[in-house]
Amino acid sequence: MDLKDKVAVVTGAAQGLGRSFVEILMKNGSKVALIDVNKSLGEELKTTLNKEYGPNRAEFYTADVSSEEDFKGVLKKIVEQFGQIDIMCNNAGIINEKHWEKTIAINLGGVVRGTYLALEYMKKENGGSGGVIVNVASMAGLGPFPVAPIYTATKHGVVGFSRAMAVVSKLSNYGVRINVLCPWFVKTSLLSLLNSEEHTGSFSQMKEITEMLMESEGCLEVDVVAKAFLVLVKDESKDGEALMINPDGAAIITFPENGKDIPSTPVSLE
Ligand SMILES: NC(=O)c1ccc[n+]([C@@H]2O[C@H](COP(=O)([O-])OP(=O)(O)OC[C@H]3O[C@@H](n4cnc5c(N)ncnc54)[C@H](O)[C@@H]3O)[C@@H](O)[C@H]2O)c1
Ligand SMILES: CCCCC/C=C\C=C\[C@H](O)C/C=C\C/C=C\CCCC(=O)O
Repeated sequence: MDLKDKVAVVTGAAQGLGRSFVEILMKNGSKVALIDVNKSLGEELKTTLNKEYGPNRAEFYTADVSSEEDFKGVLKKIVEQFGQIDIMCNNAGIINEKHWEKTIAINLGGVVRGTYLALEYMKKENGGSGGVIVNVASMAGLGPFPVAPIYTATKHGVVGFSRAMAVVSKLSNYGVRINVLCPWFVKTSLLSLLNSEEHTGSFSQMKEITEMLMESEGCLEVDVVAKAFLVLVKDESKDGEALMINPDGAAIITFPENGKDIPSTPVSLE
């Protein structure tokens, strides 16, 4: 996929991984609509980007992805301003095990909402030009992350939802590829929450396990994860894929198909 003048939308765009996705998209020629709840950081980033890539290449919109009204409203404004959506990245996410309903509303609810709303503009049956949606999960979407069971549940949800929607999109000829990205620990502000009981809630005693994992395996830099993100956006053979990125490199996950070949151990019912 040639990204020149394509219109991309990134949620949670003001910092961390979202910012790195915005930057790699713009370096490759896209115009980008940034969505975030952090208005001051978002506006500042937009100004920096327009200085670097030319006027009106980036625009910032304040919205909370867990609010239908906010999210619907900004996507409408984005399409009015940029004409269409070619690339949607549902990246916004938090870790908060204490206020776990909020974590579900943002991490899973925001991805579901962002996918459904973007498809309305992107799918060919509605006059859209197709394109690609990349949802951001985590390796915690593939296995347990003991300090954060609710976070783990939301990320498993994002993986399952994205895979199912990719099948829907193919069978319905939406012309939209849907992929999911599963990064290992990345050096962003999220990592500092490990020392916050307000965020780890009942599971702060699991902190040492997380520290050991990070020390033994290491943490990724944002720009490495951005390169993996770009593969899912640009490579048109990536359609319904889950891409894992960890310190050993990037790899497409192979899932068992149709309930067959699931690694399993028979159990006697006698
Ligand atoms: N950092 C990691 O180790 C890591 C690893 C795997 C996956 N992830 C995932 O990557 C995504 C980005 O994480 P990050 O590490 O860059 O975090 P971050 O905290 O650095 O950035 C997250 C951004 O999302 C915004 N945001 C939060 N709630 C929002 C909401 N309701 N609506 C709109 N914007 C909102 C924040 O203001 C912030 O700018 C998350 O989904 C996270 O789960 C992170
Ligand atoms: C509450 C404090 C959390 C501190 C860490 C911050 C952010 C990390 C988020 C990542 O999404 C976690 C990424 C990878 C580790 C998760 C699970 C490991 C097990 C995976 C497996 O079994 O394959």
